[in-house]
Amino acid sequence: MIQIQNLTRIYDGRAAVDDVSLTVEAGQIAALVGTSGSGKTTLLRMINRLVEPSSGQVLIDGQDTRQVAPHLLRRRIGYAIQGHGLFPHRTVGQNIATVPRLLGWNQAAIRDRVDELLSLFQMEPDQFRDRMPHELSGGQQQRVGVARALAAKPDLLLMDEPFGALDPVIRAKAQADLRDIQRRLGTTLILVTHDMEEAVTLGDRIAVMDKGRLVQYAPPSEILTAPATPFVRDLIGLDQRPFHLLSLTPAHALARDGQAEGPALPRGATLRDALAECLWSGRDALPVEGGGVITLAALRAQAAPQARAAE
Ligand SMILES: Nc1ncnc2c1ncn2[C@@H]1O[C@H](COP(=O)(O)OP(=O)(O)OP(=O)(O)O)[C@@H](O)[C@H]1O
Repeated sequence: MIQIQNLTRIYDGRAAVDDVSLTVEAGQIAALVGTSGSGKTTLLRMINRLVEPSSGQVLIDGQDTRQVAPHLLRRRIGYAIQGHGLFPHRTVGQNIATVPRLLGWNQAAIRDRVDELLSLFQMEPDQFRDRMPHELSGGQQQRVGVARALAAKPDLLLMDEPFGALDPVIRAKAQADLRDIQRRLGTTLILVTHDMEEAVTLGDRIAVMDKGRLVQYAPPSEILTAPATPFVRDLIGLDQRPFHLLSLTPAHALARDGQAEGPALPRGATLRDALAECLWSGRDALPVEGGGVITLAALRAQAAPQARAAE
């Protein structure tokens, strides 16, 4: 569990992060969103002491981070940034092995871990292990950056726009992989993102920052349906609200008994995917893989909870 308590960072007499307190439960994902310059990166970097707080404290599983030497703290905490930050003169394998090596893992364990992570991110180990970073595509570099952050199986992973430069298809895949890995390993994850869709689909909770202050910290459904301030409402974008709400729920959760024609919606699809498929194929009901049917009427009700409550 991460407890951020009254954390403040002053630069040139101004608070970049201003008295922020929040708790992230173990195994959960917190997404930090906010406009540019609102203090997200500074807040994230205070957790692993890349930036020292001006005041306040961070507790990791009850331990004050000030009691741990910064370099030791950073070996325990995975950190992935936009633009990957790979060492250019080290191979992919050596990059991924950075922290396990510092921690004194034996060679065989390191090699196994490198190959395991490459496979996990759909990069054939024999093909990629010995390449240099410049021999990879941007998307592959980013995946190696995330693999490196995960290498020593950290309990806590900090990510600053890790998928920022990926194209939408690879990005969706990388997000799904990350979610899968995070759930499987029970990693606690704090993620900075500009992308509200990413925050909604990945975050168990979303923290909204405005001018250094935390203005709302709540589950995505609450941020969407009960924004605490006009700033939060604007950040979500009113036009996107129904789509974000739909992307929160897997399609099978709304499936009911019934008959529908045409190809089934794949397992793992969200209600948003279901709506897109209804509109695209002109159907008002879809079979769902694994059983049941989802109707356009049910999707409408789900996308407009206020309207449903008023009925
Ligand atoms: N090293 C520094 N020295 C002086 N000011 C800084 C420093 N780092 C950040 N700031 C200022 O602190 C504020 C918050 O910056 P920060 O990078 O945390 O914002 P952000 O929300 O991550 O922005 P973005 O989304 O654009 O990355 C900004 O006004 C920035 O100019």
